[in-house]
Amino acid sequence: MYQREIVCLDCGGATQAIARVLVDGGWRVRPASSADEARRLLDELAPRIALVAFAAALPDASDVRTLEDVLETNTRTAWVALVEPGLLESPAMQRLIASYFRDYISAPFLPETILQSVGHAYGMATIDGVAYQTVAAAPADEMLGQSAAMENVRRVLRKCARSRAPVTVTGESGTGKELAARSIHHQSAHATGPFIAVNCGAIPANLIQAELFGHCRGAFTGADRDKIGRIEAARGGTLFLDEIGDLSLGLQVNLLRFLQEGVIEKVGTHRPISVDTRVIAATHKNLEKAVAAGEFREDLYYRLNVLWAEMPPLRERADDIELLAQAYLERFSSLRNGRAAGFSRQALAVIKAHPWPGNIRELVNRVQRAVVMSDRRLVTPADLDLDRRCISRNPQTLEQVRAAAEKDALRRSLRHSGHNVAETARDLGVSRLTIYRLMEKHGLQQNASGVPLACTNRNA
Ligand SMILES: Nc1ncnc2c1ncn2[C@@H]1O[C@H](COP(=O)(O)OP(=O)(O)OP(=O)(O)O)[C@@H](O)[C@H]1O
Repeated sequence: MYQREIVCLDCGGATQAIARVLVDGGWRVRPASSADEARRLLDELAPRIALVAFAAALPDASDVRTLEDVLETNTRTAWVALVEPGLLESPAMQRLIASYFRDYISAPFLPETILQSVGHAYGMATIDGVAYQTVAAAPADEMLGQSAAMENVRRVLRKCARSRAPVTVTGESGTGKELAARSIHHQSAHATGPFIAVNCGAIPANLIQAELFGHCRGAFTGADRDKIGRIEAARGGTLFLDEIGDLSLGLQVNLLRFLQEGVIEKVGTHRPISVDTRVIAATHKNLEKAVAAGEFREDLYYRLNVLWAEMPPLRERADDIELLAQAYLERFSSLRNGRAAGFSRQALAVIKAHPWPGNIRELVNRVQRAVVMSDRRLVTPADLDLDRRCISRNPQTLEQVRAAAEKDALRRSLRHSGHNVAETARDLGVSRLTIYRLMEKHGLQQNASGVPLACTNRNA
């Protein structure tokens, strides 16, 4: 029997009791004990609906930030919150619910209330899904932007499209790497072939080999028939390997063989199959660093990096921000028969001032939310949930402007040098100690993989 699937994130609430109610109501429950686990499940299952059960107190600020990150990057999922009555009075909780949740349930948690609320949110998400897909899968010619940086990207992509060599697309999350890959595919001689996208970081390690290369019947428990892998499915077209830096070393060997010889072997057989598939890889990681750390094979790195394109962050394409916001407002508004006909003057000001750490994906999500939330003709900063963040920065003092410029210069130089502190210090003409001090001052501490954390910090 087909079962509706729901991800249940335990934030200290009554998850187990709720899960029992849902299972009895015919739902397939996928529990997650942390926001990171929820993120993995959401990537893997893309469920229409997810539930967060909160404890009586709001989680720590850092947990809330991680949760917000998950909520913000999964707007196609309808979120329902389960909230203890006391917590509902907290302004932070109210803001969280208003920003991201389609519905909330408060005590007493009656089974019929839970099933009704979750069922309704699921139904609405199904209806929305049809509209959303039309927008999300923007055709290649809808790669918007007239800035010099975007014109340069278009030139590079056109050149890449003329060749069959592998391409690596780099750039921060949400900058349009997949759209760039689609653009190369659509302009190539193989545009009529399939375009198959695989997120290497989202598929569990034990499944990815069979997913990419296919398997034959009996290869492992549960393999009750032969299965074509994604590389073969993209025959005559393009395979887009997103988050290539997450591929295990073992699989890197198999991929290298495919790139060198054009042959694959399905799991459970040693019979080579020739496949003509063009590979475009993408990553937001610094692959050179991964090679130096022994996490990524050098030979594969060079094989993939024959051609490359870098997607600029949105904050470096200031000329495009308003154009993108207007285009998505029009699109979402016409799809939903929304009231919103444009942005208010203040909304445009905060749109231009916001640093867009989540790049175009964040902009798309905020505009989509604004179209839903707005009950006026003109979208306000509050509809975009940018009122507290940016209006408070206006008007800016000279000190604030200096600090913003300093942070921007530091971030650019770090990115340019592959996050090498010594090189950044040389670039900016200061000591390494100063760089460390400035990184701390601006919240640009590096994590284990060397990526400045502020890139993913919504409040940066
Ligand atoms: N130039 C553009 N014009 C219009 N929409 C864009 C443009 N670039 C990106 N988008 C939109 O922004 C969203 C994110 O784009 P995309 O998925 O290609 O980014 P990404 O860099 O691959 O993200 P991630 O690293 O998280 O996988 C999509 O909805 C996409 O349609």
